[in-house]
Amino acid sequence: MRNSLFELMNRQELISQIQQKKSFLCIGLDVDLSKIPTHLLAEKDPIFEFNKQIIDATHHLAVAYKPNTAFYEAYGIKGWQALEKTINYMNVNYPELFTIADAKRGDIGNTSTMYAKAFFEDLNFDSVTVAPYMGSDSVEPFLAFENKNTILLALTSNKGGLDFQGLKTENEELYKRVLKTALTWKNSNNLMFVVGATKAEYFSEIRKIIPNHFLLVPGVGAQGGNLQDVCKYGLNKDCGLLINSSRGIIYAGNNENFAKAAQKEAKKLQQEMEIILNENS
Ligand SMILES: O=c1ccn([C@@H]2O[C@H](COP(=O)(O)O)[C@@H](O)[C@H]2O)c(=O)[nH]1
Repeated sequence: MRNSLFELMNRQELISQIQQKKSFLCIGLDVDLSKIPTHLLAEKDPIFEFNKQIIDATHHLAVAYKPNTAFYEAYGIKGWQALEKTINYMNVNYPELFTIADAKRGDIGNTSTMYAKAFFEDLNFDSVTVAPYMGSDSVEPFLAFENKNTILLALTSNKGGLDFQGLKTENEELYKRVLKTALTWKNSNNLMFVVGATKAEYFSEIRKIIPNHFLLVPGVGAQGGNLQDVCKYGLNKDCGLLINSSRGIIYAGNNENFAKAAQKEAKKLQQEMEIILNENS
């Protein structure tokens, strides 16, 4: 199950999917064994079984899926195998979906290359999240992969995000410096950026610097971010947003009907998105 078997994801395919599904929803697959329905624990691979049922029930409502690798690494080899089965399942059965490994990597150049190979070549994700703290030579190895996206942390959703990202450097906040500097890097057209939904008041400033790039926006749902507020200043002519909700969707139910409950929550967000897209078309 490697690159050549699948149509490679690019920006245009993502935009077409948004238009067809009238959705810019990304569902976070953050599987915690203590939160999934107990009947699944009898399965050989409970994590994969949970993901499979969530994906099957919601793939028509979402354009992207984002497993956060921490939730797989925490279970050792079995967790990593479940992650591999999950990405393969999506690539084989729903190749139109945009897949995001939320791994927040980034290291010296040769190490970043190995991280990029792990997520882009071995696992065949469309994109991976990367931290900008180590600078250009830590990110460019990811950007070197054609038809793959590197999603750089810019302004994160957590409260402590502003501890550093909000610091003024030469009269502008560090997150703005990150955005501007990243645009100068080789293959910067392969970049997307993480901006938290809890920071909605920053979107208009951010769009002045990066009017065209896609933004991955976590923080709607469990963290209290508001979809309408984000869209007011974050949308661009191609939509340009992937709104993530993890716990708010995948743990909507915790019995045999969990996938239906997740579908219901995903549908609520998709319907809100459809209205927003129509209003902005
Ligand atoms: O700024 C950030 C960057 C990443 N995340 C991740 O997104 C999901 C959010 O999960 P919810 O359950 O919808 O709150 C999770 O994987 C985070 O690690 C983020 O929240 N904020």
